[in-house]
Amino acid sequence: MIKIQDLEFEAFIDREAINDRIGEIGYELTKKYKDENPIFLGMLSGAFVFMADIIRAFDGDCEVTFVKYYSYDGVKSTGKLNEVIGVDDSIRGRTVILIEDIVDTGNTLHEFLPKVFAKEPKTVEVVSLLVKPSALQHDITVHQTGFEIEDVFVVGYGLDYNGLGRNLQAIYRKRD
Ligand SMILES: O=P(O)(O)OC[C@H]1O[C@H](OP(=O)(O)OP(=O)(O)O)[C@H](O)[C@@H]1O
Ligand SMILES: Nc1nc2[nH]cnc2c(=O)[nH]1
Repeated sequence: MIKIQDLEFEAFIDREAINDRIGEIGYELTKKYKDENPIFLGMLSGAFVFMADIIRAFDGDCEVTFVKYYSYDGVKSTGKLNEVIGVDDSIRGRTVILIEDIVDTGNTLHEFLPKVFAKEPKTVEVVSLLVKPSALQHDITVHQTGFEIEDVFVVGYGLDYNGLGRNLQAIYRKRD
């Protein structure tokens, strides 16, 4: 059990399980896109840890770029997506592998994906380490999912609670 500010969290997905799943997803992405020099598009801040591991599980030429959007305050979505760094022109005509740490309500991708398609990439593959199917409020296609989880707030491995917990090695779930 760990405590971050006022909340308690318990162990949920350990580092070995995360590593194994990243190996599998990396293998799938390599099979599909090895010869395409894809551009990995990471969603800051949460996805930076997953991004660092997934690109090293990809066996081929690739490039990297980032955007930064946020909408959460504490454990809740504000419903308003704030843009800090938007998508640049580097993805035009390219095979894009969009890397998310989590798809929860789906609001972030629902608002962000049209901005990606507006840049006219060749193709977009959405990869998320975590997906909460029961929390989804939009029809979002996630092509590669690390783990489907129930609707519980999680931290660690890039994911934060009020900015804290991103440096935890594993993923923890909030205790009731
Ligand atoms: O599907 P949704 O309900 O939109 O939630 C998913 C988004 O929430 C988190 O971002 P957050 O707003 O917490 O910003 P952060 O990545 O900087 O922590 C996460 O990184 C996703 O981008
Ligand atoms: N840290 C964290 N951020 C999120 N953003 C959307 N869902 C979550 C969650 O469960 N944990």
